[in-house]
Amino acid sequence: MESGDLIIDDLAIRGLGPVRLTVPAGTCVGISGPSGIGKSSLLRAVADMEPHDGQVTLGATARDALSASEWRRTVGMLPSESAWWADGVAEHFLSPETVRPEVLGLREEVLAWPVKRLSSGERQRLSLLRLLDREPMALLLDEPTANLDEESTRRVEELILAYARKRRAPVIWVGHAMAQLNRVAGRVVSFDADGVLRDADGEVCR
Ligand SMILES: Nc1ncnc2c1ncn2[C@@H]1O[C@H](COP(=O)(O)OP(=O)(O)OP(=O)(O)O)[C@@H](O)[C@H]1O
Repeated sequence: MESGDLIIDDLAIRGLGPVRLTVPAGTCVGISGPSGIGKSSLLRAVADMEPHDGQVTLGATARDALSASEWRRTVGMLPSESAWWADGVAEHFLSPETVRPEVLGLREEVLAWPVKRLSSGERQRLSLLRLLDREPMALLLDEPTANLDEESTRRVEELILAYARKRRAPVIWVGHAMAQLNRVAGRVVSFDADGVLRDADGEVCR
């Protein structure tokens, strides 16, 4: 399967939407909006982790063409709070020997640490490395730098954008900092107070 444009077509989740949005392959679209409006819910619906109406396709592949678990691996969601299911960090990686934590300013030996030792910023960066280790064809990112200082934030931004370019992966980046969204995304859209997704010029996304 090849990557391609991510197309969200009339997605409706618990009263939110219908949302329409196209993210071209290899580009990043930023999504902002009021707290609680449904940004995380939208990402979860695109990842098919939440009940919804509407259709999502990635390149030539419609969501319905894959099993739920295959689709979730393919679209690669980074939740705002990461889940850890084993005691050691390395056990969460498919190929720990290829991971380079220092790219995100982490100590080289961090993979040998127990999860319970990690700070929130270390967890956030390691959950991104873990996601990229699985080589998803699209990225759905929920506030990926919320717990990070300025330098780590820049490193995360560079890594994500390099991944998107190299893999031609479409990226949705949910965040609250408009300066950051304008830096990383070629297009920034926002939910208004009524839950309608609009472009910067106020036009409804279609
Ligand atoms: N499983 C669920 N069942 C019912 N309501 C839910 C569920 N999950 C989230 N909600 C509600 O949906 C609304 C949107 O939540 P969501 O987390 O998507 O907002 P958000 O825009 O990402 O907010 P924030 O910017 O604060 O992270 C909230 O009112 C939330 O309480």
